[in-house]
Amino acid sequence: MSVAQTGRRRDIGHPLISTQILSTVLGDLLLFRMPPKKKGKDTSSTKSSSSHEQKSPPNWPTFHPLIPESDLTLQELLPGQIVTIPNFWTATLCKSYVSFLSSLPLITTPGKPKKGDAVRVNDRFQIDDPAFAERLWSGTALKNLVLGVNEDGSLGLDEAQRRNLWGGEVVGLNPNIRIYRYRKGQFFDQHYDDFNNVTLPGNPATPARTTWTLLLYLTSPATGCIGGETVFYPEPEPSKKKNKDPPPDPFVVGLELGLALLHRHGAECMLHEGREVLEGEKWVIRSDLCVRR
Ligand SMILES: O=C(O)CCC(=O)C(=O)O
Ligand SMILES: [Fe+2]
Repeated sequence: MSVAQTGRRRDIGHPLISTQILSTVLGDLLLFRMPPKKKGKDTSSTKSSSSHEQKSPPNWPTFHPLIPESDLTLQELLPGQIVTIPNFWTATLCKSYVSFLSSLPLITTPGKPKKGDAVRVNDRFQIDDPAFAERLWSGTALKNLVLGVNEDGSLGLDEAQRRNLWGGEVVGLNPNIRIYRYRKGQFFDQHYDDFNNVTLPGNPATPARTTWTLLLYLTSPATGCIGGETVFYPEPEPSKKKNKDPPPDPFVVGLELGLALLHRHGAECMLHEGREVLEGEKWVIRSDLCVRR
């Protein structure tokens, strides 16, 4: 069944250079292709701007302290769909990042969405920063875990299985970095994340495509954030679609300090949402895994 037939909402391509304000404003709308049913799509990384204005990247703090790579493992929470790395960042690092990120010019979702648009209601900072994406990839355990260099923590996959899981040869992270702050009452409504074609700078540059979303949680109930879980809605198996069985239970990922969550996106993305924050603040760093195209 094609994407159009299933009524899934998709992203369109995204720019490497975008203006902070315009892209943020436009990126707030989760557009529909089908009559609205409360499900949108995440266009947050897809909007370009005709302006040439580009902010200089923040002076991101160093990634210190980190847990040694040999003590970290990939966990497959839902086969082929959700993989996590517990303690990817330490509580101390998360805390210093939240304090640093609070100084950035985050922009609150503007206004009321138009009829038919789904909603992201939070505060966001978005920047194209290939150097930061590269640090997050190579300067942490992520690269070696994903590529299977750290064998013990890497799900015991052979090369072919690894390519199959990640959707190709993983070459790095999307330079489009998004910082989200959700305060009490804020949430990210149900949507699908689509893939984007990107170019990773270098000599030569690497044409790439995003295949999995990366969410790095910097807060949790331990820091006073209640609610804000990321909830996934698995689809019923095709054979069961027509019968009257109840749909599969939602899969709830509670906030965990320093947890990195990867979930498959694009054509096989599960419907998902960021639940409303009930107390405190939820902070997330978002990027995507990229494969060679
Ligand atoms: O904040 C969350 O829990 C979900 C974020 C999300 O779905 C997205 O960035 O596309
Ligand atoms: Fe999403």
